[in-house]
Amino acid sequence: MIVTIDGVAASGKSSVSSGVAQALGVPYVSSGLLYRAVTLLGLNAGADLADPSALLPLLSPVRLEPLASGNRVWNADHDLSADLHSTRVDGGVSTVAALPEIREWVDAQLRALPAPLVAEGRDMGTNVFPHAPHKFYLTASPRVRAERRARERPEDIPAIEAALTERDRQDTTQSAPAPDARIIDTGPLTLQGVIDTILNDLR
Ligand SMILES: Nc1ncnc2c1ncn2[C@@H]1O[C@H](COP(=O)(O)OP(=O)(O)OP(=O)(O)O)[C@@H](O)[C@H]1O
Ligand SMILES: Nc1ccn([C@@H]2O[C@H](COP(=O)(O)O)[C@@H](O)[C@H]2O)c(=O)n1
Repeated sequence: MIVTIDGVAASGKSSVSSGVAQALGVPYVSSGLLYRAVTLLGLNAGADLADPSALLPLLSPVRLEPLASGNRVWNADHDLSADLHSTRVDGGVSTVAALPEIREWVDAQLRALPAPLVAEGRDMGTNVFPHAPHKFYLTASPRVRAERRARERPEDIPAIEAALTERDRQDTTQSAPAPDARIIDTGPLTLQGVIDTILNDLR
């Protein structure tokens, strides 16, 4: 069984997917971490993030380790996970994610993973796992998402909101709900409330 949970930036995809996956006793897979890892490696190498031929040679040692409790991304034996959620990576990741060659590489990593799993991202329900029987798409207003993010990162709310809105704009092409996805506005719900809504739907 595959459950897909897509949505806009900072809508709660990873937290919700982790909670749903733990309740189901299956791994969850954060596709955004792979795009983030490519971005981090590209930035560290001084590569042009819009040039796939500069990025693809960096990717053969990169591996996603999906666990119900949290995902890790490895570059050979180096754990990149702690460095993937910086403002620097946030600022470049949409440029990398717009490259068809990089999307193909990420999609292949994801499709090679064994089911059952919960997959979260932007195009899990539309493109990567279109035949998944259970699909969800999370939304919340930019202000609500920025307020939540501000509790994790010491930045001011208007700046976070502007960056999230810009990332949503850049991600529009690949971020749309599948026609058969249930759309959940997480704004009025607690994190546990969103997880329970999905679990109830699955039952
Ligand atoms: N319904 C909710 N109510 C309150 N806080 C929430 C809710 N959902 C998520 N959060 C909090 O919002 C923050 C962002 O959530 P999370 O990182 O899971 O989002 P995301 O969609 O995976 O983000 P990104 O797109 O940047 O990877 C976290 O601090 C999380 O605990
Ligand atoms: N399926 C996906 C997942 C992610 N992206 C791109 O990666 C960025 C980071 O993703 P987060 O889920 O960690 O926010 C995101 O802004 C997209 O550019 C994607 O294109 N497709």
